[in-house]
Amino acid sequence: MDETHLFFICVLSLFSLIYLFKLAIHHLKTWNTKNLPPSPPSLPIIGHLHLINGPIHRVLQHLASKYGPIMSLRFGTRRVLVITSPSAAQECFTTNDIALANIPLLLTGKYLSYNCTSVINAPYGQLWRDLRRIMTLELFSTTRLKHYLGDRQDEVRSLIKDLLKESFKDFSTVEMRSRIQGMSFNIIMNIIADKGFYGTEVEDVKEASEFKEVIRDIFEVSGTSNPSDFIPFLRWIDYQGLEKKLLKLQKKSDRFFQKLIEKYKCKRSGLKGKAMKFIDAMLSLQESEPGYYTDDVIKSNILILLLAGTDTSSVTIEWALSLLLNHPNVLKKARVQIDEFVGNKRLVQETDLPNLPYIQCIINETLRLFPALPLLVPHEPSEDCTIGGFDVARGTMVLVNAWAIHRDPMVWDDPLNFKPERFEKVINKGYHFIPFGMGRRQCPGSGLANRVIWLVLASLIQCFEWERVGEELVGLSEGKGLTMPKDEPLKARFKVRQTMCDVLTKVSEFVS
Ligand code: HEM
Repeated sequence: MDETHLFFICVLSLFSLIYLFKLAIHHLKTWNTKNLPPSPPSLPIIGHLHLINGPIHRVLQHLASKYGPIMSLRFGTRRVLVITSPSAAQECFTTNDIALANIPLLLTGKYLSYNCTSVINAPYGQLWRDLRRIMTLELFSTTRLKHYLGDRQDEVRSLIKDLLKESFKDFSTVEMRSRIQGMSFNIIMNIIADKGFYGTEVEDVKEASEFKEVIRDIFEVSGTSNPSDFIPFLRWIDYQGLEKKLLKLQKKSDRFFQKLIEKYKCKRSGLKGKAMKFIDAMLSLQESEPGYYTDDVIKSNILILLLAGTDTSSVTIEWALSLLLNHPNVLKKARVQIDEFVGNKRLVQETDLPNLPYIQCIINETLRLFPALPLLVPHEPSEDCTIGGFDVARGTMVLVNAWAIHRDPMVWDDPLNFKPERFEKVINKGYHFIPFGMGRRQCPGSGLANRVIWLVLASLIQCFEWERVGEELVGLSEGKGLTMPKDEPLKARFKVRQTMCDVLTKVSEFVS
């Protein structure tokens, strides 16, 4: 590089710095005259990051009790707005729904969602609308949910059959987490690509173990917080080597899902007229618009369905079972309802759902106390807006603490206790109960999730007797992860109910 070049670059950098500095001063001046939400004292550079020294939903609840239900924080260079009241949540998802329909760009999104081309992190615009419409039509509409009913039922029966293999005359102990997770993955992979990678009936063992490895790594990386999302300087030096790790993982996962697509493309020609899976729908669209529905967009959305649709349901099932073990009266009441309506001559099935409302109350109460995504998904205003009379700048990260709203004594009677009966009264819970979010980005998979969780719980309650491993209650502390899991995998004691022996003998013959 010659001297003139160097001089030119120095002058340009100086002017850029002066411009950025002026812009920052102007911004500060403008925003100092605004009505900003209360905020705790902060530290230079890191802002309030040092305060996050435990499960984030708990820390934010504690801070909100001091600074109010609309509170402003700073995580490094990023402004954060924390919402902890139903009325402010309502304002976010009604008056400000369009302004807040964007999702902040985070490093994991960039690498694992092929530059934010998945429905969960695509910017609010045409691609997001198209993906959301395709998913609603192909996965979540009442017709499609009915279409996939057999797949769900088969997976739940496999779970029952698996448990039968380990049940003897007396109680035996079983670890439930891995079984429930495997079943959830199979259900989602079945509707995506007609594949199941867990259990004893896997077709291609090598492919299954590759899948499990990729998924384990992705969940691990997605579940860890990444300081360089908030302090850009750390990104330049690749603090903790996360970016390198993400790049490696992206390549590994890309290889796996590209192979899956290629295999499906070959298989597809022989499937004409047969049951359509999600991947079929995407590949059909690709035929007419190859530049828009690229392989990357397809892979990105397969991955996001696996991330959004598996652990969320399986952690909820695990929490629900744990709560039932701690509340045998609730378990008994649910069983009485099943026995009265379904009896013991057949297995409970999804079509019984409207006649067994108490199990839905158990699910709602579980989601109230242990929402799988306690802070929903972060939103980001695309323009300046106001919430609860406070000014909120464009680009702020908005976190809605659903976990804290669900436990607010001003909103819920006896909020810390597990009482499914509270959902028996048909009252509009509105923005008091938001485990699936609200507004245009609310969870499109809630219908599917409710059906799966319902069928699993109903089947486990109908077929087996359940009790705790010891005298003490099952621990209900939350652990770390992308969703909010129990810290310890659930272990329980179970045995086949005498009255169900005949039906279960047929099930085990049928499924094997
Ligand atoms: C208990 C189970 C589940 C819970 C608690 C849950 C919760 C949520 C929440 C809180 C959001 C964010 C809403 C917002 O931005 O305000 C979300 C988004 C989403 N969920 Fe779920 N979810 C569950 C199951 C599922 C399932 C089974 C699927 C699909 C198979 C799914 C697919 C999605 C997708 C694609 C989005 C992104 C929607 C968008 O940005 O337009 N979820 N979910």
